[in-house]
This record gives sequence, structure tokens and C-alpha cells, in this order.
Amino acid sequence: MTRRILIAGNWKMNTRRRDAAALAKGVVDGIPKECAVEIALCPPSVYLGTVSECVVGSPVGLGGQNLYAAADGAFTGEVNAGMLTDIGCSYVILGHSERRQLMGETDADVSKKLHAALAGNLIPIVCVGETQEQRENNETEQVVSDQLKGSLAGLDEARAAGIVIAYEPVWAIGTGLTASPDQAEAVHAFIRGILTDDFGEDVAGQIRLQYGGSVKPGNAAELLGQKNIDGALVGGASLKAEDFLGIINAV
Ligand SMILES: O=C(CO)COP(=O)(O)O
Repeated sequence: MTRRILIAGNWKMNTRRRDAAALAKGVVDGIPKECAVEIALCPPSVYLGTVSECVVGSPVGLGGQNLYAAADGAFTGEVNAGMLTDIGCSYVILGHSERRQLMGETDADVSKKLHAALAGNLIPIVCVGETQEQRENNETEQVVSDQLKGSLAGLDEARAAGIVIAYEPVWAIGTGLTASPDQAEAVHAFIRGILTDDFGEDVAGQIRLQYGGSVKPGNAAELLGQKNIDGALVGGASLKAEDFLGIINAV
């Protein structure tokens, strides 16, 4: 089963309009010709329109960092799947650990968002991952398994093949600490096993599993060389075109 590598940049709450445009243009202009890698940029929602104009007609895709699982209506401050696709998004990040920790998002919330994303024809990137304390207590597999089962609740086989899972160990996010390729591969293989149990080998073999947590040009090749690592969700290193392109070129 060949799975196309997906490198996505999660800009989080960074940039201003001018930087967002320059960064997006820098990525578009710098991607290698006949690039086999799928690329997505996920800017803050207020700059989706700006970045959309920069990537239109290029192989670079656009993604949101979150959505609200409802149709249009009285939900002050929120953005739904229809709005994301309307502005040019093909992807949406769901259940990032920062949203789980800071905004109290639960697996049940992520599951609702997942169904809204799929109904809106967005490719969901569902994030899971353990904290440092959970890893030290040997709870990694339990935590990841619970998050996966909760976040993917109600998902049928037909739709499962198109989703993306991002394994992002919380202790490796923005810390400069990276899971070693072996550590990351072990969890990715574990996730693939759960997906196989839930959706069967064929579907599980099509689901792309990204790694996230201090990915940079210097460690990307080794991480992405692992059997079950099919891409990267990049935070800090996606904020400089040179670094982000360095990761793409390392694949
Ligand atoms: O959270 C991340 C991507 O979603 C990873 O962030 P860093 O690459 O900055 O560690």
C-alpha cells in the first residue's frame, strides 16, 4: 500500500497578514518541480483568504486549524466546514493538543468535528498524543488508544480511508525534543494496529499517519523513513519557508 506523504504546516497563532502572504509565496515558489509530496499550509483563520490567494493554482493546499461542528447560525466567534471549503481549504486540523489542553476539547468534541469535516468534504487531520507524565507512567498506548477510539467514534470504513491521523507527543511539541524515529514508529505501528482492528487491513493501510513534534530539516528524513510515518505536521519550522522547504526536500 503506497500512501502519499503529506507535509502540513500548522502556523498556530502566528504571523500577520503581510508575513502570511510572504511565507505562503515563499513556499509556493520554492517547492521542487514534480514534487511527489502533498503539501498543506494551515494559517490562522483570519489569514486563510490571504494565503488562499497565494496558493491558488499551485500544488500547495490550504487547511484550517479547527472548525465548529454546526451549520451557519448563532455561534459567535466560530467558523464551520462550509466556510473553510468556501475560502479554499481542503484540510482541517482537529483535536490538536493545544486545543485539548487550553480550550478543554474532548474526544467527543473531536468526533463531532470529524463528522462535520467529512460531511463538508474536508480531509480531517486528527491529532493524538501523550504528555511527558503519561509516557513516564507507561500510559502512552492507553492514552493514544482512548483518544483514537473517542475521536473516531461513529466513523465508518467507507470514510475512514480518507482521514489523516497526526501522532504528536505533547512533550515534543515546541520543546526541541523529538521522539526518536524508533519511538515514533512504535506508536505509529500501534495506531495502525488499532485502525486495522477497527476498519480492516485494507482501509487501515490507506490511512496516513503524520508525526508532529519538533520536526525540522535535520530530522525529517529519518522520521519519514519509518514504515508507518506518512508525513509530518510541522509547527515552528513551518514559519520559515526555508525550513519548511528543507523538510519537504528531505523526504
Ligand atoms: O504542534 C505541532 C504541529 O501541530 C508541532 O509543533 P512544533 O513543530 O513547533 O514542535
